Amino acid sequence: MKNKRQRQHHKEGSNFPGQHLMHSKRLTQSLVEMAGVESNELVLDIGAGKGALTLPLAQRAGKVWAIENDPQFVEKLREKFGKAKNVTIIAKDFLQVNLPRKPFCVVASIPYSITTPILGKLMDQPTIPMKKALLVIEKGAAKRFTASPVIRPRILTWRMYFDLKMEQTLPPHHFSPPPRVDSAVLFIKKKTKPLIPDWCHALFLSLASYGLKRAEWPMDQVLKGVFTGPQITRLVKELGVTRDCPIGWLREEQWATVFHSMIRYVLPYRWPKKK
Ligand SMILES: C[S@@+](CC[C@H](N)C(=O)[O-])C[C@H]1O[C@@H](n2cnc3c(N)ncnc32)[C@H](O)[C@@H]1O
Repeated sequence: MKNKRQRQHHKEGSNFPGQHLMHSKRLTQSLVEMAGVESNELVLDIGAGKGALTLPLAQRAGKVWAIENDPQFVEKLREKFGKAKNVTIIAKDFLQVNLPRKPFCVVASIPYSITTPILGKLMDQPTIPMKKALLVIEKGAAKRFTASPVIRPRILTWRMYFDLKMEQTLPPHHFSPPPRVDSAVLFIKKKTKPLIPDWCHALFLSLASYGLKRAEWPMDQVLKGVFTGPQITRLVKELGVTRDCPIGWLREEQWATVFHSMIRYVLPYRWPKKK
């Protein structure tokens, strides 16, 4: 039994979900400009479709990987870019693609159905050399990723390493066929100075998962499983909050303070463990 979304795609004559293509050259040009792509950069176009972004990217970037898993679109990409020296067409599911080992950027209008797995692949490991990404995604998702304060441990952990900003709303008429919801441009940039070191990534995720399990609880109640009473007193003073402040209200910088205090003052056997 197909759900509503699948039935809609079936009507549109495609087996590949999320094929809402951009048709305005002005828009695709302006997105590539907004991304600030440089002539020496490697750029990934994830879900390249018929190449609406691939073309302006190829004109600006050093190298472009056009990644697409619909064979009909791959055929079109080969016709258009087969001879372009700086475009590599990768006919694969992006989630199965090995990411570059050298620094790269992403400029893409991605398939909405796998937005979180795509972002996870790009940001779950801080050692992945992604410098920046300009992504067209569903507006609701863009709002979730940029909301403040953040109460999802995985998103909070991304934001310890990357700045995420919603730049612009794109109404359905920019796409063919038009999606039923608004889209938005999400801009992601690696922080010049991450709030926690790369090697602390898993440990921070454990602390965030532990703390945000009860995001609405007062922070002293939540943190007493990790910190001692006097340590909490010192910590809330340093954070500039009251003891009964819901832990879910903390900003990224405050989470970094909690984390660094834990590393510094709390014995490792009390640190939250990876689940
Ligand atoms: C929103 S469309 C964007 C197409 C094109 N970039 C544009 O702006 O016109 C998303 C594209 O992602 C492709 N796609 C869907 N799932 C994919 C996957 N797992 N890996 C690579 N491409 C995928 C679809 O076939 C579609 O062409």
